[in-house]
Amino acid sequence: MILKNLLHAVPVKEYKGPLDIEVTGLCFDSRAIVDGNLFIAIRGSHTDGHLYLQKAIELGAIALLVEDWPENVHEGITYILVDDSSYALGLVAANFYDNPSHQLKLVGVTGTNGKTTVATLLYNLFIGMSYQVGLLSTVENRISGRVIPTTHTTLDPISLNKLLRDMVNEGCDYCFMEVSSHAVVQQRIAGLRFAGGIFTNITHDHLDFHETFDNYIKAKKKFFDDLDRDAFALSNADDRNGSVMLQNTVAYQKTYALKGLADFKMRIIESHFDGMLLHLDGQDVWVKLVGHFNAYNLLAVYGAAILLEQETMKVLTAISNIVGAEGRFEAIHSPEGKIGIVDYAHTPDAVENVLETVATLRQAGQQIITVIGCGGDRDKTKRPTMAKVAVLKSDTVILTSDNPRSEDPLQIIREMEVGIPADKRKGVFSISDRKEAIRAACHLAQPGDIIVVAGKGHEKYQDINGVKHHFDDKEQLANAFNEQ
Ligand SMILES: CC(=O)N[C@H]1[C@@H](OP(=O)(O)OP(=O)(O)OC[C@H]2O[C@@H](n3ccc(=O)[nH]c3=O)[C@H](O)[C@@H]2O)O[C@H](CO)[C@@H](O)[C@@H]1O[C@H](C)C(=O)N[C@@H](C)C(=O)N[C@H](CCC(=O)O)C(=O)O
Ligand SMILES: Nc1ncnc2c1ncn2[C@@H]1O[C@H](COP(=O)(O)OP(=O)(O)OP(=O)(O)O)[C@@H](O)[C@H]1O
Ligand SMILES: N[C@H](CCC[C@H](N)C(=O)O)C(=O)O
Ligand SMILES: [Mg+2]
Repeated sequence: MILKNLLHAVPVKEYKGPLDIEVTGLCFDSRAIVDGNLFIAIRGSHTDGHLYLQKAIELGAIALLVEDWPENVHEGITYILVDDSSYALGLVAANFYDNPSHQLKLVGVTGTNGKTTVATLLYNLFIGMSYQVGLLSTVENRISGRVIPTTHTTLDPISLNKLLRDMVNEGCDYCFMEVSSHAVVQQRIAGLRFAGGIFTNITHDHLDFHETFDNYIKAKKKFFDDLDRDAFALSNADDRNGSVMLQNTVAYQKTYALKGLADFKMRIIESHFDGMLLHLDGQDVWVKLVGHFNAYNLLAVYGAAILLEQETMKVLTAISNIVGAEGRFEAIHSPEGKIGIVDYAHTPDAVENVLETVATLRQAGQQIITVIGCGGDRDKTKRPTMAKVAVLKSDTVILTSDNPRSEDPLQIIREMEVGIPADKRKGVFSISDRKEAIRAACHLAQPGDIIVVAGKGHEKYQDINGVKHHFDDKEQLANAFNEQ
């Protein structure tokens, strides 16, 4: 594509060199440059792309997008100066792929918990209503059934726009995507046009990155602030920050709630281990999901489908058949009747919701045994709280390792232990080997007892010092059950 066309709508401050040159591709990592590329220099959390301009030129970059003029300006190279290269990257990526987000209906889901669940439910719902659909999620990306592995909850702008282009080319009418707060702050979604935005909830997470809860709220809110006038902004009115999300948006505002007043309302009539009976828009609907938090997720899905102008009866019928995302409240039964539940709860709120759900569904005498760890190189302040919630809502807790990444697993467990109330220490064990922790829980359990394995859900690896070792909670539970 011609460089000048790539810069459409980019606030360029100054430039040097020709703009009518053909660019072969975009790249923000000097190590991956190929001949004829435009290199975009990004200031990251570890290093600064501006340090690699020379390297990019050596590998064949013909144009550089920068926030500062370099000391040495090379003849024959075009330099483009902008205030914010991350923002510019979003726009050039969208231009390079011919703005695919304008050619389908893109709906973004943000919030601390429930993004993958809501995006996946919407994907499954619209597939169930016979549309061609795309999905961009933590678990995987999908183009009408075809699975494409992923690395992030929200990918970088080049990967995002490339996937959206593939979706458009393959005839997708809709795409449902997760919008992480990291992605908003790092401008990964700049240049995308959204048909709608959904807010699930906001509770404690990622304070390592955002530093304060207020900044974290602002990051989520910015997604709604940036929506277009003809997009919808659908917010959870029962969340204490649900109205904050809508404060400055020009999009048309809609709300959903189980408790308060809202445009979309729902009531839970019955709850069981295999599903719920819901009262929604005057109809009783049986769904296959469990837990009041999933009633919120389903209500957001229903509201979005109606705002996307789908017929009520068609939506209600399809909703009763849909299933959620992998590793979210997935049950495995042992031959003797022990129940294992694998869930991706990795925030205090999620742990509380899942254990609360299990507590309301269990029969007298059934014990709850929770196996839980916290990720390394992530928000440390949630560690004691997650442990405390687990201990208060379980009969027995085994503290273990999640993805330690570069940290010492034993140190993470020690930081979790700080949150355990003194009178609750009995019944709490620490076994850092996650496989052994799951085996111990299965061994301790009596028939009928419920083992909740929290934190890793769909993940198929354990990240130890940057090496991803195969690890699958469901597989470990099944193996442990079979050993008995
Ligand atoms: C903290 C964070 O979000 N980091 C992301 C960020 O990396 P970074 O800021 O560390 O980048 P950096 O290493 O400092 O490098 C700066 C720039 O120099 C470039 N560079 C670097 C070295 C070199 O030799 N040459 C070169 O050009 C890099 O390509 C980059 O453009 O930009 C990278 C490229 O897009 C991301 O892969 C990386 O995600 C890391 C792996 C990550 O773990 N991110 C997590 C925290 C994340 O984003 N999570 C959210 C979900 C959270 C949730 O809601 O649960 C997500 O959306 O996935
Ligand atoms: N609406 C909700 N409210 C509170 N907790 C929820 C909700 N939906 C799901 N959860 C809990 O949070 C966990 C993660 O759910 P999900 O993967 O949908 O969230 P996410 O927002 O995509 O997370 P991530 O930030 O890792 O992408 C679930 O396994 C469940 O325990
Ligand atoms: N998207 C989340 C996933 C957390 C999952 C948990 N297993 C962990 O490793 O902490 C994050 O990057 O914080
Ligand atoms: Mg997710």
